[in-house]
Amino acid sequence: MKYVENKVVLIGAGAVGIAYAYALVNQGIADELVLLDTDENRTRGEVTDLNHCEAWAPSPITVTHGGYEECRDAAIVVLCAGAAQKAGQTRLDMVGTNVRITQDIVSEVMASGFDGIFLVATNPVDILTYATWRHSGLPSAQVLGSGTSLDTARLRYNLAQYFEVATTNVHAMIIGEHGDSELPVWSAASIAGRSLAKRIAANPQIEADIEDIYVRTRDAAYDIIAAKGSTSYGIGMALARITRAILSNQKVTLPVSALLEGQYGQEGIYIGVPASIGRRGVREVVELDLDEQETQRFTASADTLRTVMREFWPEA
Ligand SMILES: NC(=O)C1=CN([C@@H]2O[C@H](COP(=O)(O)OP(=O)(O)OC[C@H]3O[C@@H](n4cnc5c(N)ncnc54)[C@H](O)[C@@H]3O)[C@@H](O)[C@H]2O)C=CC1
Ligand SMILES: CC(=O)C(=O)O
Repeated sequence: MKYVENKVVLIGAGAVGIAYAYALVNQGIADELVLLDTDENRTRGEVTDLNHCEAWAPSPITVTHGGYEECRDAAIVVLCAGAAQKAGQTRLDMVGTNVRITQDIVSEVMASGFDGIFLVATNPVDILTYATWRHSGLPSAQVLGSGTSLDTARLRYNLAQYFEVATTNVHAMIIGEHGDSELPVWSAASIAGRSLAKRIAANPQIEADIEDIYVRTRDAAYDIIAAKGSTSYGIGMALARITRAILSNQKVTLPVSALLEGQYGQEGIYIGVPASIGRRGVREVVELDLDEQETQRFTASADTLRTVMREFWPEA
C-alpha cells in the first residue's frame, strides 16, 4: 500500500502524545494527523481542542480520531502508548508492561497493511524500538526511536546556559541508552565555533563543570517527574523535529535510536546514535570517532540494553 504524503498516526494520546500533536499543529508539520488511544472519550476531547488551533496555525492540518485502519496509508506511525515512568522508577522498570503493549499495537498496525515508518517514544525507548522492528518485520530503516534526541536537547540547553551562548550554537551530543548509562561525546563538542577541548585547555575548571552538566542532563527526567509527574514538551518537540526530517526528506543527522549492524562494534541492537534521516527513515548511521573512554562507556551502555533485551529475546 502506498502511503499518503504527509499523514501521521499517533498511538497513545497521553502527556507525550499530545505535546507532540500540539508541536505538529503549531509548527505546520504534516497535513493529516490521526489520534488513536484506548481512552476514546479523552482522545475525542483532545482532537476538538487541537482543531481549535487551526485558525492560528501556520498551515492547515486535519486532526481526527480513528482506529487502526487509519495506519494503512500513513507515512509515519508514532508510538507514545504505554505505562509512564513514575517517581522513583527507572525507564527500564517499565519494560515488561510496555513490550507487551507495543507488540499488541504493532500487530494491529501491520494488519492494516502499513508500510511507512515507525517512530517510537515509549520507554525504555531503545528496547521498545527493537521490539517494534522485530515484531513488525519491516526493514530496519523504517523503524527508529527518539533515542537520545531529548537528552541531546537538554545537554545543548545546559551548555548554552553555562557558556552564555545561543543553544543553536552548541554542537554536542548524548549517545547510548536513553537512560542512566547514556554518555556525552565531549571529544566532538564545540561551543560557538570553538572546540570544547580548546576551551578546557584555556580554563581547566570547565572540565569539572561539564561533568556536573552531564549529570544534570542525564537525571533531568527524574527531577521533572518528581516536580510535575511527567515530561512532555521536550520529547514532543524532539519527535516533531524527527517527523519534519522524515516528511521533508531533510537528510539531516539527528541522535535517534537506530539499529547497529557492526557500527561502533555492535550488532543487532537499537541504541542512541547520530543517523541521517530522510523520507524513508534511517538513511545511514553516522559513526563518530569516539575516544577510548567514550568507546568504553558506549560499549557498557550497549551491554546494559542487551542484558534487558535477552529477557525477551534470548538470542539477542
Ligand atoms: N523517549 C523519550 O524521550 C520519552 C518517552 N516517554 C515515554 O512515553 C510514554 C508515554 O508517556 P506519557 O504520555 O507521559 O504517559 P501517559 O500515561 O500520559 O499516556 C500514555 C497513553 O497511552 C495510552 N495507552 C495505553 N495503552 C494503550 C494501547 N494499548 N493502545 C493505545 N493507547 C494506549 C493511554 O490511554 C494513555 O493515554 C511512556 O512510556 C514514557 O516513559 C516520556 C518522555 C520522554
Ligand atoms: C521520561 C523520559 O524518558 C525523559 O524525560 O527523558
